[in-house]
Amino acid sequence: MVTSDNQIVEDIDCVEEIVKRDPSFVPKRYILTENDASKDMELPLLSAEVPVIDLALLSQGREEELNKLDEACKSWGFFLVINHGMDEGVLEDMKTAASDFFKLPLEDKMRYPFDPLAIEGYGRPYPVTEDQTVDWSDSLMFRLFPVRGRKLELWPGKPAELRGAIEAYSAEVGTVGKKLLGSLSLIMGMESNELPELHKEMQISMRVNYYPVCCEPEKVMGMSPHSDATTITILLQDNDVNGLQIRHDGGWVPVKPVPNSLIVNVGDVLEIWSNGRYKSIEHRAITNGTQARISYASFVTPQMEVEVEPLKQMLDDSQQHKLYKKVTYEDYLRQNLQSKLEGKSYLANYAS
Ligand SMILES: O=C(O)CCC(=O)C(=O)O
Ligand SMILES: [Fe+2]
Repeated sequence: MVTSDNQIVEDIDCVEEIVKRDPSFVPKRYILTENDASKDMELPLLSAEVPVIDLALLSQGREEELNKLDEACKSWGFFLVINHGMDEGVLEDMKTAASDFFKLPLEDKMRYPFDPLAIEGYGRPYPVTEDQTVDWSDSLMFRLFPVRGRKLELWPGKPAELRGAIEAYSAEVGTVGKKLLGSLSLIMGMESNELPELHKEMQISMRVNYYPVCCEPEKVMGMSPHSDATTITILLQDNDVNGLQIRHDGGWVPVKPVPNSLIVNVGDVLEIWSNGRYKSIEHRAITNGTQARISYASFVTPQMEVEVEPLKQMLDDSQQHKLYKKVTYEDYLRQNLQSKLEGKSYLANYAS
């Protein structure tokens, strides 16, 4: 319960329940105010297209594709991945099972309440204080890799297909994650195994974000602007609903769903390792008045004890100075999760 400003509020309803109770009403604490970083909802959207990377060509080590990856990470921090090799049926099964999960009665979903220490479960995955506007979304989080780190008891048992769907999806997304780290390693001047090895053991957690329909979509934010505390994030989104927007050239660019493609973004850890060559870009998700949307974010990160700092080979002649201080990934992640979602303000704490 709340007693004064700036205390974490723990009794916030799931958005889905608010909509079920009265679809024509948005409670005040979800309505954006002048103080919100997202108040620039009315900024004109740019029509520029995010870069497209062919993972099959990239994994063959094709120089042209590696150059495209380098350019995409430098100038956009976001790219679409096609020819990713993930089984379409596996993606569809994941989408069906997850959307069935969010349709379940609250008591079924609340059997897996979000645990902020484990960073797993159903609910609000970051703290919300009394003075803060709350995002119009619910989410379900769980760990995929390493396999021995999985807590299967936190993978919902209902609908019956969900655990199998997550398991199948994890195998596919793990393969894509390894391929991308291998290619990033090459463009960062290393052998393909070196960046993966810097992770000690690659970790992947997944957050399924559910954005219910909102009767006043222009007044709320599905997910506030933030950058991800990851090496990279691999995002699958619904085929026919817009929502994701990324910061580019001072505006918000919508990343329209392209069927059978993935969206990958550079996270804060890769920005630090690359000494700022690759940019972890602010992004946000908006809602709409007609269709619910689900997105599936797989967060690829190093092991908790890994010390992250700019890599020697990224300090070239023009940029000898280390732009970021050394930090263990655990410290970075924990402190990041305790602060509210607010653009890239967290990474700036580590500027040196
Ligand atoms: O829903 C989206 O497209 C964005 C999700 C996201 O940024 C996240 O889960 O970190
Ligand atoms: Fe994100």
